[in-house]
Amino acid sequence: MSQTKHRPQVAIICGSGLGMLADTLKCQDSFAYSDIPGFPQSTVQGHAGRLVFGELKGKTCVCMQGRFHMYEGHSLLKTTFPVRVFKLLGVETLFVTNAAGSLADGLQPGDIMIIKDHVNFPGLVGLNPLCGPNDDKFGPRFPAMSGCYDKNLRCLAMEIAKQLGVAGLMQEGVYAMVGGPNFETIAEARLLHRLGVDAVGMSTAPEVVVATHCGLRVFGLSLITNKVVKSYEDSDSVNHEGVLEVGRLRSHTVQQLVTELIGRMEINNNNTNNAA
Ligand SMILES: O=P(O)(O)O[C@@H]1C[C@H](O)[C@@H](CO)O1
Ligand SMILES: Nc1nc2[nH]cnc2c(=O)[nH]1
Repeated sequence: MSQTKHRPQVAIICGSGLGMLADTLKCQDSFAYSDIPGFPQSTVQGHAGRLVFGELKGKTCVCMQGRFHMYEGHSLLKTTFPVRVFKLLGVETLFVTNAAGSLADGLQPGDIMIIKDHVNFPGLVGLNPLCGPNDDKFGPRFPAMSGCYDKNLRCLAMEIAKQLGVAGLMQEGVYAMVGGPNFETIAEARLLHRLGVDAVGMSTAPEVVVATHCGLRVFGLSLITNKVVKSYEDSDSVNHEGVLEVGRLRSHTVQQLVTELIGRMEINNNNTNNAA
């Protein structure tokens, strides 16, 4: 921390193809993950591997240009390590973004889903970053996860979307994390759809679990990059290049939304920063 004067209140994790969110920060200090002791390395195309500090609409932010995924071979503890670093830096609110495939018929590629809730499939079978001895300095052994996506921020985001004229692209929904790295089979897609999942991806849930455990307020967005194939008659198939392309196409809208939301949300400034 001796290398930046920024003391962030907000942290942003950029999903696949959404690294440009960091470009909006003013007065940037940027650090390659490879130069930060103990930080994992990004191995996925579209995840640059840089931690960027800066100002956005009067708030101090830190932005992860590139996240860590379980399928890269990182332990869940490593994939979520930055979230605890943010807590220790004094961050109060975490923004998570991701690229996801839609299962809900009303969600089209290019739409933006405000995450209302998640299904953490790896977590349901014990692949949870909170497994192992609990560190009471961060949070309780058995943290509640109901309401982990802040309702006020979700409402404010929708209000902002209306003012920006992009409300037609936006709706709330349930995100499910699967392990990846393969995309879904048709049978898996049908199962997820029946379970009430609106969009599926390969990240986010562990970060949100760790953030909620240590008392961070969370806001999440999924950029819908593709429709998940649910029919044996459908010859479409998804690929990572296509996912990144939709990220590029929608980058401006996502940037506008996040910037306005950060600008208008209230910060309590009562983060006691006493997790450790
Ligand atoms: O980091 P996110 O969740 O945005 O990345 C998604 C899931 C896979 O990593 C990748 C597939 O294209 O995009
Ligand atoms: N699991 C999964 N992750 C994605 N990330 C972007 N699109 C998809 C998808 O269709 N499925």
